[in-house]
Amino acid sequence: MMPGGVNSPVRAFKGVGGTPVYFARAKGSRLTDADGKDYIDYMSSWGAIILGHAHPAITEAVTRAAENGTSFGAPHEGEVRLAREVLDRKRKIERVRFVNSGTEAALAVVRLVRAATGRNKVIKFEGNYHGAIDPLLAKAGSGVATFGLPDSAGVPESTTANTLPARYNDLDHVRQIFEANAGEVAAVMVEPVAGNMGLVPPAADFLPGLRSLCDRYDALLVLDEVMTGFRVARGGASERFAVSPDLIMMGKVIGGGLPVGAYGGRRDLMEMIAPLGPVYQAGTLSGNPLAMAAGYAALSELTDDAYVSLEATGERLQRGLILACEAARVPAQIQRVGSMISVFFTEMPVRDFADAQTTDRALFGKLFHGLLSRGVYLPPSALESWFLTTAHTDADIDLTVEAFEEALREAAV
Ligand SMILES: Cc1ncc(COP(=O)(O)O)c(C=O)c1O
Ligand SMILES: NCC(=O)CCC(=O)O
Repeated sequence: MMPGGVNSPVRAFKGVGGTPVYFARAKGSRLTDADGKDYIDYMSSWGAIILGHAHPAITEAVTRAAENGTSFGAPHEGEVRLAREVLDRKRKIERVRFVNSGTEAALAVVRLVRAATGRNKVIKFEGNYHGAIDPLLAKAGSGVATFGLPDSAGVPESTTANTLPARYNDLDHVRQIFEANAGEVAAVMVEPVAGNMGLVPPAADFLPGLRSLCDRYDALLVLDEVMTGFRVARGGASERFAVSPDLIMMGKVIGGGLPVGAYGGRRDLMEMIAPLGPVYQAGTLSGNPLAMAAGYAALSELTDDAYVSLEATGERLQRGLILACEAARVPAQIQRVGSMISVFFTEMPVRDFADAQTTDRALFGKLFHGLLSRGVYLPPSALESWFLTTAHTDADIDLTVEAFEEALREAAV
């Protein structure tokens, strides 16, 4: 009844073979499938879940909100509460608007940077994914990469003509693109930690370098923090890597597992949005009271201690996986930033999309199924990140590493 049996392509097992598992419920670090089998979850709803599934604070907040009405289509206090929390955590953001997904945030931000600069071109990075919107599907990561689609059908050339794909972690390439398109580039949009081609951390000079290039060429810097926001640090990647963007996109964690996205940034830019300014962006369910309550409850639980604990869990998993690959004599790169991690089967560190595509994805597919049968659920693609939550215990990690050792030994023969 549904194309591929799924409502989002990455859920299908096309990148690893087989057919997708249907789930019945989730609690803490565990998913339970429709047949009652449990899995330790490392997909974590593609990063939206950070406190573990069905966290009591979120369940209670959503239940209470629902009793007061599921949608007003008008302003309410829940929006203000979440906005204040976002502005408090992200000092560079002066104004924020809530939408329903990261995709919607990207749609609005592209329109806004074009309106603000009077220029149409946007530099993006190969293997970065910013949602399923026409101009940004060119050379995109996530499902577009997993399924080997060069871009997407149905996107007019006139639309992608304004998209300039650059190599991730390659400032010289970005500089060349700016030079070749002098006075025409509205913005650089980047995943500050790339999470949609597997996990690729930014090189030390990459994000500060992008800031300087944007300043030099009078373009805006947009950080897509849909994955990293409130995950890699209390204030997200802009805090962790000390970079000041003009605009930020958010999603996933900010909705506590309900459909939320957001964009925000400099006041002068955000005040170009209707009703204050001429840039139109709207949504019937934007700022939905259940979603706002879930997001606020999630952020309230994300104390400094929570980030310390996420880092420690990430380190434990990374160490275990490195040792397991060494023991099995399988060349691998276990790349991690905080609670985002992924495994690439290759000899060399993965710095960009081309590197990510040369890794042994067939081996990943076998490993995926070995782990699935042992009760560990990974994102079903070598080109996706795994996400930890505060609900993952040391015992979960140790069980996972043990299952990984077995699955790898089996897969590598
Ligand atoms: C970095 C990034 N930006 C944007 C998006 C789009 O968000 P959504 O799926 O909520 O539309 C995603 C994930 O889907 C993402 O990982
Ligand atoms: N890395 C992939 C995503 O974050 C998106 C999930 C989806 O498209 O369903």
